[in-house]
This record gives sequence, structure tokens and C-alpha cells, in this order.
Amino acid sequence: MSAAPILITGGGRRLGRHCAERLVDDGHPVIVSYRRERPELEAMRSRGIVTLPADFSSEAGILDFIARLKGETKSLRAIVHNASDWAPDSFGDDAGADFERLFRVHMLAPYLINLQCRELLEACGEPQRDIVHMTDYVARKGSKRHAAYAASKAGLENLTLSFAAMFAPEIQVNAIAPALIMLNQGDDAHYAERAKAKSAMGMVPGPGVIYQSLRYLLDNRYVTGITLPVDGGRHLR
Ligand SMILES: NC(=O)C1=CN([C@@H]2O[C@H](COP(=O)(O)OP(=O)(O)OC[C@H]3O[C@@H](n4cnc5c(N)ncnc54)[C@H](OP(=O)(O)O)[C@@H]3O)[C@@H](O)[C@H]2O)C=CC1
Ligand SMILES: Nc1nc2c(c(=O)[nH]1)N=C([C@H](O)[C@@H](O)CO)CN2
Repeated sequence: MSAAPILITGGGRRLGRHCAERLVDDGHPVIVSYRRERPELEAMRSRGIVTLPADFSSEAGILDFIARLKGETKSLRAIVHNASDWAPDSFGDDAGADFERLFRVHMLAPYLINLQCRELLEACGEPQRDIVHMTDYVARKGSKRHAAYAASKAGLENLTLSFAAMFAPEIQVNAIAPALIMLNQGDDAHYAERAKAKSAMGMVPGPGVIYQSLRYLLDNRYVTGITLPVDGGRHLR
């Protein structure tokens, strides 16, 4: 029987893509969700990664994805909730709609996918099954410019505790809370220097440190209900 796949939501670029390709390197079948078609996805498909379109900004979009995921596989080894919208706060008429969108992407999608795909994880014949929530250092600190984003990530961090208790011992549920891992296009040198200075390590590590953290959680049979900080010592500054 072939191994059960690992699902990474928002896995078409950056951290999610890096982890998807490293998981394939390590012999896992992988499914990723993506929102926008991009050239990188063809390269991923050529490596056997299954790509499913998904927009989690509406409940209908979330439920549609779940239905298509269940048509794609009857079991899952793990689910990594990586999809995310790092939207700054808006102060106009869109503020409420923007807040609700971030709630749906960062909280409602993981909530409904966990509830409705629990059966796929429990159908996995391997001894360990995992759910990993990608949160953020600012979930505990807040953010002057991304308050709605930070609040929705704090909600996801709290869901880690509830689902860990709800799904034990069959499924382990943990979170990874990064700080600066990768810069974005358009981040200039001044931004980069200011962002690096926020942590004790003062660096932009790249996505490898996230895969190391994911690997640790996937390989450890005795860890559940935790949030693993991967933030260069932000709390020390
Ligand atoms: N990069 C960093 O330094 C940090 C990252 N993190 C967290 O780590 C995770 C990965 O970060 P990173 O790779 O930078 O993330 P990205 O900002 O690149 O977003 C990841 C993916 O989420 C998808 N996405 C965005 N909105 C939606 C939506 N409405 N429905 C479905 N998918 C959506 C995007 O798909 P598409 O491109 O197809 O639109 C994108 O590929 C995220 O959860 C992030 O919050 C936390 C702290 C620091
Ligand atoms: N979905 C995303 N979330 C976050 C991103 C990102 O690019 N996409 N980036 C950050 C920053 O690196 C921040 O940690 C430091 O400025 C946070 N979340």
C-alpha cells in the first residue's frame, strides 16, 4: 500500500513550496493547495506533487476544497496549515471585510479542514499522524500594523490546544511560530536591516529552518499541543 500523502495548504510558493519539495525528497507523497496558478507549480507537478486550487477567503471555498481533497485521497499522513494572507490593517470601509477574510483564511479554514478531514488522518496506516498550524511570533505580541492578522494567528494558536486535546492520541496537533524567515519582493535593504535587528540572531534564515522544525514534529511521537518558536530570539530584544 502506498504511503498516505501530506497536505500543505498554500504550498505553491516560498515556505510551503520549500517544505513540499523537501518532503518529496524525503519520500513522502505531497498534495498542495494553491490560489493562483504560477510557473513554479508546473515544476512541482513534474515531481509528482498533486496541486489543488483553493481560496479560503470564503466558507464555500473552504468546503469546496475539502470536497475535492476527499476526491483526491482517502487518507492523509499529515496536514500543514500554511496558507496565509499577511495583509496590513486597513482603516477604511474595508476594515471589517478584511478582518473577516483573515479570520476565514487563518482560523475557519484550519478549523473546518481539521474537523472534516480527521477521518482521512485516522485512515492513515502509519503509526503517527500530524496536524501542524503555521502561526506567527506576533500571535503573542500583537502587531501595530497587522493587528487583524496577528489576532487571527492567535486564534489559530489557540485552536492548536483545542485540537490537540480533541484528537489525542490518534493525531498530534502542534504549531510553528516563525518570525522573519524570508523577505518579500520589494523589501528594500533598509527594511531588511530593521527586520533583522528585531531578533537576537539578526538574520534572515530562509525556509530551511522551517523544514527542520516541521521534520522534528513529524518525527516525534510524544509531542502535541505545543507551539514551536522559530524566531531568532525575538523575545530577547
Ligand atoms: N515568511 C515569513 O517570514 C513568515 C511566515 N510566517 C507564516 O509562515 C507561513 C508561510 O509563509 P510564506 O511562505 O511567507 O507565506 P505566503 O505569504 O507566501 O503565503 C503562502 C500562501 O498562502 C496562499 N494564500 C494566501 N491567501 C489565500 C487564500 N485566501 N486562500 C488560499 N490560499 C491563500 C498563497 O497562495 P497564492 O500565492 O497561490 O495566492 C501563498 O502561496 C504563513 O502561514 C505565514 O503566516 C510567519 C512569520 C514569518
Ligand atoms: N503569509 C505571510 N505571513 C507573514 C509573512 C509573509 O511573507 N507571508 N512575513 C512576515 C514577516 O517576515 C515578519 O515576520 C517580519 O517582518 C510575517 N508573516
